[in-house]
Amino acid sequence: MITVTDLTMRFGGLTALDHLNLTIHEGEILGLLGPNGSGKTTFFNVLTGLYKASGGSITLDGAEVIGKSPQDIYRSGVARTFQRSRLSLPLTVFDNIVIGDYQHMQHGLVFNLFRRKAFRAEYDAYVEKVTALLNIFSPPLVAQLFEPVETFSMIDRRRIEVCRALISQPRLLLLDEPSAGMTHDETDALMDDILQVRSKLPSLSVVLIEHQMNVIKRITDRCLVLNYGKKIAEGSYAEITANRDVQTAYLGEETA
Ligand SMILES: Nc1ncnc2c1ncn2[C@@H]1O[C@H](COP(=O)(O)OP(=O)(O)OP(=O)(O)O)[C@@H](O)[C@H]1O
Repeated sequence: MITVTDLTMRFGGLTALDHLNLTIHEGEILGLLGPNGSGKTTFFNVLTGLYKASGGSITLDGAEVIGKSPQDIYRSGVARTFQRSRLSLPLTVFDNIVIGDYQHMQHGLVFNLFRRKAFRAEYDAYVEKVTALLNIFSPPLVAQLFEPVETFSMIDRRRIEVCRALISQPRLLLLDEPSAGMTHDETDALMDDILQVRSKLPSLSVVLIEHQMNVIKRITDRCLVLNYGKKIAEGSYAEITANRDVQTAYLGEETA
């Protein structure tokens, strides 16, 4: 589905992505690993149009992505979460999730002020849509649909962020370290939810940046390891953990 060729991203003298080549297949959960600063989030930022690559290409079903606006890339089916929570805390669970479907929503002033019947019908349809999504992802949140997000625990906030990404029915979901700031049990529960979504939406592709190796082992189909912006290994969890270059990147070279 996605083909990345010779992708390079430079920030002044620093090369964050260095002639990166990779593919993302439909329906797979791909783990993206690498030490701090190896270029993982930069890859998400280039793929979603936040940064314009210095060189190379990313195609989605054969069409070039580089040069498109973040809005256009989102419209073509790429949604993401961020490392740090980006919810609007005073708004409700419903509002925060619906914002993620901005592309399909009627948001003109005239529509909202004067076409009250149509507005009501759209609103009701969204309540139904958000409820259906939460029923897959996290049924207990349905009862709290109209409560402000600031009252929720970290794990529920993460769930809401993932639902905000899923509401637009993306083909590719990018998750940037979803376990950050959560306990071991919370992380396990969130991964159960992601596996549940995958079982209901088998064609959805997921790329997961994650430092916790037990998470990677449990939920990914395939892994890819970056170091200094270059791909140093690719394969199953067993293959990448046995790879000498990966071990060196994480643990450093032993000195005599
Ligand atoms: N906007 C920017 N301006 C300058 N340098 C940047 C920018 N964004 C990232 N970098 C640099 O690019 C390199 C890769 O950073 P990136 O955040 O992609 O790493 P990462 O693998 O996601 O790390 P972590 O696991 O710590 O999140 C780092 O050296 C970082 O300092």
